[in-house]
Amino acid sequence: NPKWPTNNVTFRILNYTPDLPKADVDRAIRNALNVWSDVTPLTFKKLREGIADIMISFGSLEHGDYYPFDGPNGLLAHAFPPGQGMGGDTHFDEDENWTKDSSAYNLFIVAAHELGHALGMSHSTDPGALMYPNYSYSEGFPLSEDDIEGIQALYG
Ligand SMILES: CC(C)C[C@H](C(=O)NO)C(=O)N[C@@H](CC(N)=O)C(=O)NCc1cccc(N)c1
Ligand SMILES: [Ca+2]
Ligand SMILES: [Zn+2]
Ligand SMILES: [Zn+2]
Repeated sequence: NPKWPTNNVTFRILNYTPDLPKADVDRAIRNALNVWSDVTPLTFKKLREGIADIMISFGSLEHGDYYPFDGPNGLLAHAFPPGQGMGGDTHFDEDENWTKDSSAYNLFIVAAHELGHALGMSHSTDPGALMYPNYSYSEGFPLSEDDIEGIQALYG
């Protein structure tokens, strides 16, 4: 799996979903990044302009790449593996209802999963793993042993 060549990764939030206050979106993304930096030497710096490694945006249906979203439910978000240009970029389907509680879909949980991809993680077959293909809400720390082993194999 490709990985970032340095442990210091930059990110930028390009636009915001109207489903939540801006501060809640910032917090969900920051908390999702912290999940991964808690178990690796990775650091994440927020840029307010220019090109960041991980460019985060919300879009619906056709949104500028060859992976259009599909309206409510189904595809929730996607992220490109580490690399130049689109590498690391993370897109959320604006046609979903983004929440900060257990109702569908919790932005923090989905962001933590997507940012796993943006760091080089692929899907897991472990149903308890954050990187399992399908969304499931859980309280508390979202990483399973499988997730931690995977990210530490890349950046340990
Ligand atoms: C083939 C991929 C582009 C599917 C896409 C995905 O895995 N994005 O990371 C996706 O949106 N998957 C849905 C499931 C589906 N309808 O295919 C999903 O819930 N992924 C986000 C997610 C969020 C939180 C936890 C987990 N395990 C998965
Ligand atoms: Ca969708
Ligand atoms: Zn996209
Ligand atoms: Zn995924």
